[in-house]
Amino acid sequence: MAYRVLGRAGPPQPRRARRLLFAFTLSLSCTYLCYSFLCCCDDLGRSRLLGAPRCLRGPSAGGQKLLQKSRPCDPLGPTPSEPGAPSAPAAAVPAPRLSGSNHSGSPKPGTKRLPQALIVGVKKGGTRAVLEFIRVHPDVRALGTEPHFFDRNYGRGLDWYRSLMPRTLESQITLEKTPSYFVTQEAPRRIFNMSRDTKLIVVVRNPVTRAISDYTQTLSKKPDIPTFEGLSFRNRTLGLVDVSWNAIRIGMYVLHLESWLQYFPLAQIHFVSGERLITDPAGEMGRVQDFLGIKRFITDKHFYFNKTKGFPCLKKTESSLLPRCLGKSKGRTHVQIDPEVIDQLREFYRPYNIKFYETVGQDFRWE
Ligand SMILES: Nc1ncnc2c1ncn2[C@@H]1O[C@H](COP(=O)(O)OS(=O)(=O)O)[C@@H](OP(=O)(O)O)[C@H]1O
Repeated sequence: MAYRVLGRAGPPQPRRARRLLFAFTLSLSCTYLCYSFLCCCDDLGRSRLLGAPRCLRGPSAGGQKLLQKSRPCDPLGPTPSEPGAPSAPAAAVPAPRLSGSNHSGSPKPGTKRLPQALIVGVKKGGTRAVLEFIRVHPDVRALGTEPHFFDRNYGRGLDWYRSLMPRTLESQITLEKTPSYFVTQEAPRRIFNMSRDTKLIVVVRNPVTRAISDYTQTLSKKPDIPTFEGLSFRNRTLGLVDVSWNAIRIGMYVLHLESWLQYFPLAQIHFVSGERLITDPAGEMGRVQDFLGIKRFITDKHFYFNKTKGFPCLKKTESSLLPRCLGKSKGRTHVQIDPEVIDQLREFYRPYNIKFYETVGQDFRWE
């Protein structure tokens, strides 16, 4: 009976049955071999991806757009574009990103939290440099873009704000930077209401240079604006400075600081010198790390001086083993300003600066 199932016609044929069985076993083995091979390739691909120094972070990392454009993944490893730029260690494998895309499709580790620390200012002080440097630290995760929550987007609510944040583990600090907070009247109260423990970082720079930097940026977008001199003074002969012009007003640091001190003790505000950030980035970042209460991970070893750019750059970033400088809009050549105008503005800022040094207990030597 059983033979009838195998062969419709004729007598039982054991040889044919054996052949069929052999073919069936062979095809099963082939299928298994192919499957194993494909899985193996996939695993190799994945481990190469984790170790690939040339893979860039996805477009969601908004801050990266401010960094120089980099090439896509290159299996050959990094080749520094700048003479004197450091080579990335060939054997090093960066840790998988905790908040980045997950290739396996499993849930992303970490939680979106409200920031425990903020870089609140000042515009053109060097805030991007501090953000990009500090995010190299494994205990810090930063939002790359400026969310402008405490000034423009406050109406969207804290849940919206939280949703923008990168995922962090409990041991990690969530950080964002929006330089306009420093001069926003409501920002200190709003931040205090979010958390009175928020740590605040302010990057300050000589207010005259800051104003010229600010003007240079505006000019690059709107070439038809009046001259720097024209905007700076209400009456230049009388030495009347126009304090209603934002580029001037932002540099009156002590006035803005007073609003913050109504809500936060001085010990909760850390001031970074924009000047020292360029001459000694590791020293300034050492103090930032102390202030944040995290180990001094970022040191001299993380920086090199890029002669072409004229600024310190990172040997490697949070997401890449390639050396990286900040983008073209950072460290621009400033417009030429009449030295007399500069002197007048220096005089104008002097009393504000001195009061600022006294208040914060630090001399930034802008005079
Ligand atoms: N390492 C490094 N590379 C490039 N630029 C550096 C660096 N460190 C500090 N700076 C200074 O940062 C200035 C820009 O400040 P911000 O990032 O705060 O600008 S912004 O408010 O976010 O537009 C920018 O101002 P400008 O020189 O006027 O362009 C730089 O002087």
